[in-house]
Amino acid sequence: MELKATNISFKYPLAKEYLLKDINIHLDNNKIMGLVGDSGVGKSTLCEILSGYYPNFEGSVELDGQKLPEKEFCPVQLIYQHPEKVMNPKWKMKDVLEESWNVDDQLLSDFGIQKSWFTRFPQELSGGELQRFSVLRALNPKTKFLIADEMTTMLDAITQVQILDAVLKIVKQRKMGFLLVSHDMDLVNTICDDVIYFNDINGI
Ligand SMILES: Nc1ncnc2c1ncn2[C@@H]1O[C@H](COP(=O)(O)OP(=O)(O)OP(=O)(O)O)[C@@H](O)[C@H]1O
Repeated sequence: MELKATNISFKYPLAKEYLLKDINIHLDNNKIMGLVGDSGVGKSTLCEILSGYYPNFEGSVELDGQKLPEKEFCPVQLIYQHPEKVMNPKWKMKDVLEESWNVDDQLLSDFGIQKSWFTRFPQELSGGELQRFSVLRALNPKTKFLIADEMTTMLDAITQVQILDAVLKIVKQRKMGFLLVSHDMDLVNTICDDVIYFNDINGI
């Protein structure tokens, strides 16, 4: 499983300057990679590009030599830092989750999700409870590469470990690629085999 970004450059439509310039990264599923960098440098934007969220960027993103599909399910899934931004507030949590896939009871338990939450709307859950749904949504069986953008910031220390362990177990079982974006260097050093420093790859 190879996720390859070549000469990525990107500017937000109303911005005067490029945020990302000539970024090249090559990730595979042999190593768990970390991405670190100061706040606001463009890590989340790069993650969104790598997971097919923005079609309008310069350069290319390929998974195993194939461009990411624009209309079908994207095999590179992003766990967002702010899950509430990407959940329809009018959908109950059962529908939010099942729009992606049907999860069995064991996985719900591994991720600490209570079935009683299924009938609630996103705004009726805490940030940490919501994040568990967002993580499980991204773990659709068709996902080949997972990017976690500050996914544990809404969780307390014990829940962080529980959720990350559950994610890493699945990543290893399914031989998925995994990129962890975090400001927490202890976490990155514990989990990742190698670290990419954002300033080293951005040609700005
Ligand atoms: N939709 C948008 N339109 C315009 N500018 C944006 C948009 N989203 C983000 N930005 C700007 O792009 C820059 C990079 O944001 P981004 O969220 O990618 O950084 P980041 O490195 O992930 O930051 P953090 O570590 O704080 O999450 C910031 O200056 C931000 O204000």
